[in-house]
Amino acid sequence: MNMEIRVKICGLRSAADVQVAAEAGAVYGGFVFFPKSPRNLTVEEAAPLALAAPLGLCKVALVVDPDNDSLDRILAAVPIDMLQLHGHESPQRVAEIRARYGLPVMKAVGVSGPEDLPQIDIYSQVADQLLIDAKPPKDAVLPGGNGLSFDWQLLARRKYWQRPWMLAGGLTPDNVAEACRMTGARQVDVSSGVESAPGVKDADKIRAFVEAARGVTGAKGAPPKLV
Ligand SMILES: O=C(O)c1ccccc1N[C@@H]1O[C@H](COP(=O)(O)O)[C@@H](O)[C@H]1O
Repeated sequence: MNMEIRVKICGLRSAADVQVAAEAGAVYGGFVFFPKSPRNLTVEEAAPLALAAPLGLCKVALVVDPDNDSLDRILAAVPIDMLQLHGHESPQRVAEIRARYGLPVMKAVGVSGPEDLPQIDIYSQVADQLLIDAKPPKDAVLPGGNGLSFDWQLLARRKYWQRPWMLAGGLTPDNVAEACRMTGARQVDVSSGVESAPGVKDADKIRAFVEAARGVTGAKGAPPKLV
């Protein structure tokens, strides 16, 4: 039996990217608001893309340790459905952002070894969803979007968390099915694995990724409820 795997394509930078992701069957589309990223968008660039996005695509704003002013600016102009916090936001800050903006919040947790797993439980108390990503190298410019994966066996023993979660980090059309089988992930997020160069999405890779995720077989039951 095929599993329903929900896909998020992150780092959409053009109307064509948004269209291709939605038509391929992605459920989430991510817009990056982080100037150091090759996928960064200004508020002015993101607004028309989000406004033109097909109904049904959950529009996610990826932010890194944002202050309220920057969130105010993004959310005043861009119709966003979910916030992805990808920095060092504390559990208290996650709860504060969630309460202040009334939007579902997905908190990224970086994993490189078993010592990182308790963070997932901690953030489960305050976030609507978790994004389990590879921990970036110490000298990395980006806290994510580096195309690096982590040892999926770390999740193989513990496939269930209190909140819906997405697997991220170094996923590609070639490895996404194996990653889902090994970890039990029902949602996946990809950025560099569907690009031809940093920040340049590749339509064929997007389609191949969604197709590969669709081919995952094995698990029973419905995927997590959309928040
Ligand atoms: O994509 C970015 O540029 C980015 C910048 C800052 C924080 C996170 C970022 N991307 C997220 O990182 C993971 C993994 O990406 P990849 O597939 O390994 O390239 C994913 O969740 C992106 O949303």
